Amino acid sequence: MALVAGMRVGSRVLFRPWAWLPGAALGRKESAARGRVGARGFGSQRVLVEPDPAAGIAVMKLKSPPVNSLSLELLTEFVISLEKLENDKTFRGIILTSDCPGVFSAGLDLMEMCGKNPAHYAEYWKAVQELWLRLYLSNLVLIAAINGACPAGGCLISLTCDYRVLADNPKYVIGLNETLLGIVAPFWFKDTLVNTIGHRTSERALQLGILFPPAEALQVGMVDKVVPEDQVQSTALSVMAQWLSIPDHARQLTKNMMRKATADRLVKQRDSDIQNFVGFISRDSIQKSLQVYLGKLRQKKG
Ligand SMILES: CCCCCCC/C=C/C(=O)SCCNC(=O)CCNC(=O)[C@H](O)C(C)(C)COP(=O)(O)OP(=O)(O)OC[C@H]1O[C@@H](n2cnc3c(N)ncnc32)[C@H](O)[C@@H]1OP(=O)(O)O
Repeated sequence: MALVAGMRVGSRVLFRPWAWLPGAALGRKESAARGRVGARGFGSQRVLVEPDPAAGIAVMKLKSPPVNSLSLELLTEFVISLEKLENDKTFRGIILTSDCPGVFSAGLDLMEMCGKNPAHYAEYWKAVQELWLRLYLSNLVLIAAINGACPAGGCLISLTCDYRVLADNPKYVIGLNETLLGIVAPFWFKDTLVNTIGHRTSERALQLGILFPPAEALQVGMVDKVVPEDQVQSTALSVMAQWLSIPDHARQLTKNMMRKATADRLVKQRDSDIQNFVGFISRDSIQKSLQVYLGKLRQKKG
């Protein structure tokens, strides 16, 4: 799938993964009107959206079994659903969760980063950047209801949210474990973590690739609340009510003030970040590390 069409938003040029969809040529107003979400659920194969227009919120469930690894398809569908909700004034908040039992998201899809050509790596990385930028700068209140393991790219997604509720299950670890795979989290992954848990804790967590179990995740500030598994959703809803009690314009401007500089660092160097990724991931030594890691994941079963 070619992801090349661009759209300027402020100083950002965003790619439009949906540009190939029917209706993409419509004006923004017309397409927003046609695409109004309403009370019925919508979504795509891999992203379920359960809207509650009366409450002004939607629950977005990642549904890409077995582990919600962030394939190009999942990234694309995620951005499209997000865009749809952002464009519909009915919605002020999203609860982001998983439809895959025991896993929030296994992070970036290793199959997208193994044995492919440089053009594919570039397209993939651009889609990863795009999702991060859209989530990180979203005007909506985003609450992560983390109902499963949350490593690497899965953790990154949760860190873009305004609040994280984690189910209390020792298997539901969370963290940026890239070093364990022999790869390096890029600067904007690192910045997102530093902005959440501080420099020293991030330095240790990133170098050691720590996957924190719930109590420790709470202690270092990686998540904001740990609750019994059957209370994750209800807790996310009550946290959402609190966040929505704040006037949108004041909250949005404050969020932007806190996050814009971090996002701008990537916006200013998107192309070089892509080139850096392509060069790194194409190295034989990195491909070998990823293959070894994939082999271990598969062996774990047998
Ligand atoms: C300059 C730039 C440098 C590059 C920066 C790159 C940044 C990278 C960020 C990332 O996100 S890399 C991905 C890191 N992810 C992980 O380390 C998680 C790996 N997965 C797991 O630990 C476990 O799968 C789980 C999430 C804890 C779930 O465990 P569970 O026992 O429920 O399932 P499994 O049997 O392990 O897995 C089922 C099935 O899924 C495959 N799989 C798992 N994770 C991934 C993945 N990230 N990508 C692709 N495929 C994945 C796993 O191999 C199994 O496959 P089969 O054996 O059934 O074929």
